[in-house]
Amino acid sequence: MLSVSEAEATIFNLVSPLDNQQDTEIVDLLAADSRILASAVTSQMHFPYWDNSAMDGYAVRYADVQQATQQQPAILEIVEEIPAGYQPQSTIEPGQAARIFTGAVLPAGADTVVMQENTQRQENRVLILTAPQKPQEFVRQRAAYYQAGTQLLPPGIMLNGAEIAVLATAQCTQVSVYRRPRVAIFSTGNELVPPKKPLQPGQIVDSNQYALAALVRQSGAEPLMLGIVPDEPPALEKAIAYAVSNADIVISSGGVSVGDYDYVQQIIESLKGKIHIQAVAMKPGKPLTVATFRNQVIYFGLPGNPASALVTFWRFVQPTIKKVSGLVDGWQPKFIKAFTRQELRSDGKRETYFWGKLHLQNGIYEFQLAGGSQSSGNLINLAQTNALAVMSVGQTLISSGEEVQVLLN
Ligand SMILES: Nc1nc2c(c(=O)[nH]1)N[C@H]1C(S)=C(S)[C@@H](COP(=O)(O)OP(=O)(O)OC[C@H]3O[C@@H](n4cnc5c(N)ncnc54)[C@H](O)[C@@H]3O)O[C@H]1N2
Ligand code: MOO
Ligand SMILES: [Mg+2]
Repeated sequence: MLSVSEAEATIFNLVSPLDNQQDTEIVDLLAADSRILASAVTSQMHFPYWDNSAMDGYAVRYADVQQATQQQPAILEIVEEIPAGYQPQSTIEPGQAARIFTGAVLPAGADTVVMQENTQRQENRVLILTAPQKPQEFVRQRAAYYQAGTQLLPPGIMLNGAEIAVLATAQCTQVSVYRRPRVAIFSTGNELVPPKKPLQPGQIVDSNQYALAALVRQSGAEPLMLGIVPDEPPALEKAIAYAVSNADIVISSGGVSVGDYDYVQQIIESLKGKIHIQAVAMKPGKPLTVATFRNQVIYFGLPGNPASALVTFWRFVQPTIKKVSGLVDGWQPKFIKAFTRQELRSDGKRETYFWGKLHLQNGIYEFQLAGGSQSSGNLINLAQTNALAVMSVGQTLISSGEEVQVLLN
């Protein structure tokens, strides 16, 4: 049985990002939100596009105003008014100034802006009452923030509000992003029925497929829901064969333990899949099965118990999807330290994951254990959790108020 860290290393080594040439699509800027940029973006424009004013005030020549004081103001003749969006017509000569507003183009000849609070207007003249601190004050210089032709955005980043603003500024109205990874999902079990169907004795609702589809979508991928597959080898073989030919990642739940109806590993082998992981020393999630097909499609056989399926998804599948999606940084699982509000107990045999809610209390993270049973068969108290506290192998107790590692879901 692998340790969790060995399993993690094995899985993350097996997966590589989608191809940055073939696995891409062009989307409109407004549809690019949360997508992963496939190729670097450069612009032929500087930013700012041209020298412009950072203040409402007067565009001046620094040499004219550097000695100005309240008692001995510099007196300048106003030769032009320059609102934002207007191309200045005149050149500022010694002794002259232009009225200017925030964002307006700096006229030729001027090198400094004096904010209007430091001036006094007298008809066609302006009195500069305070000298600027330095030349160029309140001028946003052309190309100060970005030089045309250099890299504006690197590939492999997620496009959020700020990146979309940058793309808009560079007039990139269409962008090349990675296509969403396709994730096939199916549930195995003769006892399972879809949520709409009335239950016969012994049946249960297939909740895993719904949970996994939502989590897959939240991870930025496209779920391909293949339904419920009975615990029968021919049906399972058909489902797995279809899934591996139609997806980048396959997730099944159930059928990976040692019971007489647990056929998943056997069928993977009969389809020439390579099994890399058969069990992991974690609780819940011990029978997690990981395989690859034709060395590129990765198969996760998640345990059927609802908590086991979700915990193994958060721990291993979610980072895998993000890595496959092309993200260069930030696909890895995120752990933080928190103080547990309740004591946590385990038998110390497997790395144990407790579900609960992370609270930010006066700047300190606190972990609130979900009330009720922390059994892998219980899915009810998984609702409204957002984190998993982790207890290492060999550790049996973390007292309340002590520090614990917490995985963010
Ligand atoms: N003798 C042993 N028995 C079990 C072991 C073991 O080591 N020795 N491991 C236990 C652990 S740990 C887990 S976890 C489960 C994993 O079982 P499977 O992955 O084979 O899953 P199933 O047997 O098919 O189902 C387990 C459980 O989960 C319910 N289930 C299944 N699919 C769904 C679904 N889509 N939605 C909701 N609930 C589902 C199913 O009805 C069972 O109750 O094995 C232990 N046994
Ligand atoms: O590992 Mo199982 O997931 O403990 O119930
Ligand atoms: Mg079983």
